[in-house]
Amino acid sequence: MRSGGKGRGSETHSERGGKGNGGSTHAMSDGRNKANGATLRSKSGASAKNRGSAGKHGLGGRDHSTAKRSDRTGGSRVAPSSLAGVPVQVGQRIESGIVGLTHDGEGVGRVEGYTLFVRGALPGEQVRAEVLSIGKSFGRARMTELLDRGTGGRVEPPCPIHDTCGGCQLQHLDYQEQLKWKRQHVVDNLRRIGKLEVAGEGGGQAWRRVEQSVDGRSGDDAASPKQNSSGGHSAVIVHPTIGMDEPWRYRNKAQVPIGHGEGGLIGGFYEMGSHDIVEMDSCLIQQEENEETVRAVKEAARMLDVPAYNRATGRGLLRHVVVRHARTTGQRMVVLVTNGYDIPHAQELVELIRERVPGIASICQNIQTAETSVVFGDETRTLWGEDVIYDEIDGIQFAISPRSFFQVNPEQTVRLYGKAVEYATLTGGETVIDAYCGIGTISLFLARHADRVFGVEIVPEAIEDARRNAAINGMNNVEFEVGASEVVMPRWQAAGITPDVIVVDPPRKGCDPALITTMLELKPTRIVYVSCNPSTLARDLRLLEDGGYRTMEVQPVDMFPHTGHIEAVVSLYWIIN
Ligand SMILES: C[S@@+](CC[C@H](N)C(=O)[O-])C[C@H]1O[C@@H](n2cnc3c(N)ncnc32)[C@H](O)[C@@H]1O
Repeated sequence: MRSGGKGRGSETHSERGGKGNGGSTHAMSDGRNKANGATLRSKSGASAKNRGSAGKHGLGGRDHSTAKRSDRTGGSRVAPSSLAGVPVQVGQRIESGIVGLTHDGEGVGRVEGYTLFVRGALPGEQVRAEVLSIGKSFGRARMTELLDRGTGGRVEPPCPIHDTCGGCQLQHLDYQEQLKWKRQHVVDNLRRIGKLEVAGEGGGQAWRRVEQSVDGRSGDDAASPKQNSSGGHSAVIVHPTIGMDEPWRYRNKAQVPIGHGEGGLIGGFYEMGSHDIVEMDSCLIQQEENEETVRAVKEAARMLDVPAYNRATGRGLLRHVVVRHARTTGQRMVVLVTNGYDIPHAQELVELIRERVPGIASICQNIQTAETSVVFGDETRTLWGEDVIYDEIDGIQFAISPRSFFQVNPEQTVRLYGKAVEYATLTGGETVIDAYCGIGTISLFLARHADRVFGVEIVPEAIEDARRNAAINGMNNVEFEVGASEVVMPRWQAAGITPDVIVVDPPRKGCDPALITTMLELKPTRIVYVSCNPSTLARDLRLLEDGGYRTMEVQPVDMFPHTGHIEAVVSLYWIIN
């Protein structure tokens, strides 16, 4: 069953895939290139269907995909089928070795020096592919046959809908290889965009990058990096990616698009390259509790004939079902995103959900009437229960509102935040700023080891949660302010706040240039940069390096196994040259 969508435009959600906010996600498989060569296309590959390139999870939902389909497969633009100076034509079958992998999971092939991004192909493989689109500097193709698997890495994707969904761009790559690729992707960006020298894996010690700390100390003080005995800048250390032992069923949040199918209301995921909704009840990267909740909500909505939203007409009511599960408390939240205020049989709907969803603690409604692919509107109301659910990370309790950012992989979040605290090297007396603080998660981790922490975040509800979180954890050395970091931090600067450490955890677009300027003026001894986008990270590191900081260590953490998303924590020190 599927629900037709209007157009095939881009989808923008308000969070990052994990760390929502922006970003693009494209599928790499055309659904036929089965691992281990099992069901690869015949040599002609003639019957293969071009599905476009962007698929989206519902249950497994990346929270921040911005598909650029028209760039990928022609989309609404009329794409040329041949171009002067380009050695391939649209529709042509080519053979190519695959020399790399993009963050969208496309293999990078070369034909007579021309770059082709090949869906379904992996590095080291020799493939036959059909050219889908061409541009002056690169084109796109779809693997039709695996000619030589090379050194391997290809595995059978365990998910039965991997081919149509496209939400997991890397499921056909062995997990250990995914971790290596993620580290390499960070390294490549640091070199190419950040113009940074990167040490080989495991090579060197981070403090060798630093010539002298800001206060001139060079002893054994952990908070003060040591003198570089060689007197010059040495390479940045990029550690191996911290992965999961069991990289499945990790997501604590599902965001499911709702539409019409032949039999009525359906909900699942957007088919790869479209806004057609495909009914789906199971996703291997989603916590089972969320699957159960979504199933129950869909059943209840069907029983009461709640009208599903129709993207093509802009009519209908239920647009998305967003659910969260707090593993440490067992609490669950349901958010019904609706195209209007009135829900028919609202009371019965609430009762049915309460009956069918164990641990339900909060049922909310978010109103989104705009013709947009942004999931949430500005207004949220609580239909039943609390307006938040509670979860715990490393002994700290957090209240989470429907629209607040909260990391989706709880097991890895402890590792990510632990690394951020480690890189902050706090001794108890420091003043710390946590920019882009969300509901104060990192702020509270830092506050356990610092004198004072100031957090700033643009979403007002998140700051309400952050204040509540400080209170319920009895932490009174933290202050939060609503606003754009780039606006609030200069105000703090003017008020005489002089941070020893600044932590930034921006959305995918990276730090605002004004914020970088303020950081360079404030000159904290250390900066910790938490990033969900290696390219904007590398751009910002270059600016910080040019302003007098040295990038010491980079720790990639796999927050989103089987997807192309990469998270990294970076430590920087101020130096005097
Ligand atoms: C990647 S999340 C990090 C949140 C938090 N550090 C955490 O780990 O839960 C980025 C946060 O930045 C917020 N944000 C986006 N633009 C902002 C800005 N200009 N100033 C302050 N916060 C912003 C988003 O609302 C989001 O909560």
